[in-house]
Amino acid sequence: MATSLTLIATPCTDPRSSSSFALAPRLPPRRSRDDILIDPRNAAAARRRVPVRGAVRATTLRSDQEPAGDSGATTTKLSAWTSVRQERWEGDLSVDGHLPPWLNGTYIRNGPGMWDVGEHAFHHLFDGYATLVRVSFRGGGGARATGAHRQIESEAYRAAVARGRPVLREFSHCPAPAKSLLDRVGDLVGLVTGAALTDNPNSAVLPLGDGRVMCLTETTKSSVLIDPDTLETVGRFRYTDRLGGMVQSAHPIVTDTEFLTLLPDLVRPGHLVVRMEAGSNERKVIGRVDCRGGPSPGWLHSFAVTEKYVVVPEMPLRYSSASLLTSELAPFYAFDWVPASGSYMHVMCKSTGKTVASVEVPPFMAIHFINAYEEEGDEAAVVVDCCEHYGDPAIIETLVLSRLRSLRGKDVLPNARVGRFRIPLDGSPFGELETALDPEEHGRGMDMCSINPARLGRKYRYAYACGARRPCNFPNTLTKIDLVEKKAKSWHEEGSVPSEPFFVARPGATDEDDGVVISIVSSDDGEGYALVLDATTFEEIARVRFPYGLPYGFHGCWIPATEE
Ligand SMILES: CC1=C(/C=C/C(C)=C/C=C/C(C)=C/C=C/C=C(C)/C=C/C=O)C(C)(C)CCC1
Ligand SMILES: [Fe+2]
Repeated sequence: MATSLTLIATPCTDPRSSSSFALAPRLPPRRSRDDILIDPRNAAAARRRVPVRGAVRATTLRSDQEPAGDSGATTTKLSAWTSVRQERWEGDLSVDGHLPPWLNGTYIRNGPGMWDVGEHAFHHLFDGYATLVRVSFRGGGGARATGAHRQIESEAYRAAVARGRPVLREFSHCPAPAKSLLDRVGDLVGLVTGAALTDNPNSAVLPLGDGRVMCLTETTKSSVLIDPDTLETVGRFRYTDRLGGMVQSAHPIVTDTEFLTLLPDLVRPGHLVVRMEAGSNERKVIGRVDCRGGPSPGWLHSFAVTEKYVVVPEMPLRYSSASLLTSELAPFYAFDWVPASGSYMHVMCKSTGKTVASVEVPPFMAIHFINAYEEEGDEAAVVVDCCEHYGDPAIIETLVLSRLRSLRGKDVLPNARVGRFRIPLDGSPFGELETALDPEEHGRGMDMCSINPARLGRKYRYAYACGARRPCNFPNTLTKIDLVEKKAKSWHEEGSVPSEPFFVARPGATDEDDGVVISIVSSDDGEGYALVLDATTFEEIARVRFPYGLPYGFHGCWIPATEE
């Protein structure tokens, strides 16, 4: 069987777009039922799976190792867990519904859209090579938008395509050890220096305050710059400081003026809290937080800030130094679950770098933090909200691709809630963790959150996240959480998988929920579209359709159009 992923340029003369073309990987012949030809020139045909003359030959890359699954898995055309069929595409998109006239700018979403390379099929959702999806809205409420998708050309992706297998370590994949002694020495050097780790930036996409756009994941080397119009990979973001560090938070907090992030110290367990000014490539240390538990820092995918403070979480899912040094998987891939090591929250003052609170909290498991704010008065405290998985790391195993593909319709999504920490600032040793609203409001599913960025670090009322309509094996609703009324409103469509609901404010708005929420949906019948919801009513206002189904993705961003 042909297994190479050699890239071949294939002209694609889309009559709707002069600049449209595709680079189609040369793919192995299909092994399963829905061998299809997708031609972006004919959206309807693509949706009906009708072969089109002269179309770009493209194949759904799907794992042979996929379990047989239940009826849901075998009958669906859902593209959420299926590798993107072409390396890139761009063209016009049709709009069903009425876009608000003020919606003028570009939404970009990042995520792991390619899980197969050569004969190799990745095991876990987090492994896939980064795929960007763009939807550009032209303002004026027109019935057209333009769209694109494109692979990020990381070293990990390029090497995998060239060799027909992954070469660098991904989340759940460690390359086989070398056979010769000399090559084994090379492997060891790669492990110690971090050269063996992935730079596949498949988590977040962030417009920096200076106009550059960064994509990244957990390894420091994964920070890359992309062109938001062409989605082209501009190149690696080179930090000019000497802070080094192999890993970083995948969710730096970026404003017009700065970029704040955390660098875990795996040798002397702790975190450096660092700031980089807009326009600079140099991170400067604000301060250091020592971990209270061990043997290594808690996994820190994201964190939270208030106006004055940076909140550093320390949960019992900890980086596995052994796994990193031996290139062998730990019980949770790169992490160990060490409940006896305790759970803590640390609060650092942004201006002095001093840790003003370090409290023990009930056990927690949170990948995504929602927001945080200060409460003043006699009982001064920092309140921190997160998508909390009841102190259970089971969500990591839920996101194994074979389970996502085969367990659709089964009620196997672990429960989650909006966890609200209260961290006292009076020197008390303990903090509290409570449930912010009845989790039944959002079907006991809760992850992939956004807020109105104007409320970052301030008291706020609304969060948008993916919730659950059970039975389900993955969050399948878009949910608006009202943290004051303790109520939720949801959008749901049977069999569809929506990604993170991303809030975009109406220019000039003063109400916190005055704007729209954008999410990319992979539907049960194989379609892919950007869904636009009115953020106030949470009613659907438009669908912006791609001519093919899209893979699931993680996080989005909004880049307003500049005045011409
Ligand atoms: C941290 C190390 C590594 C890399 C880790 C990576 C790539 C982690 C990626 C985490 C992601 C993408 C998390 C996404 C979460 C999404 C959720 C919870 C979705 C929920 C749905 O509703 C290695 C490179 C493996 C080794 C060094 C350490
Ligand atoms: Fe994330």
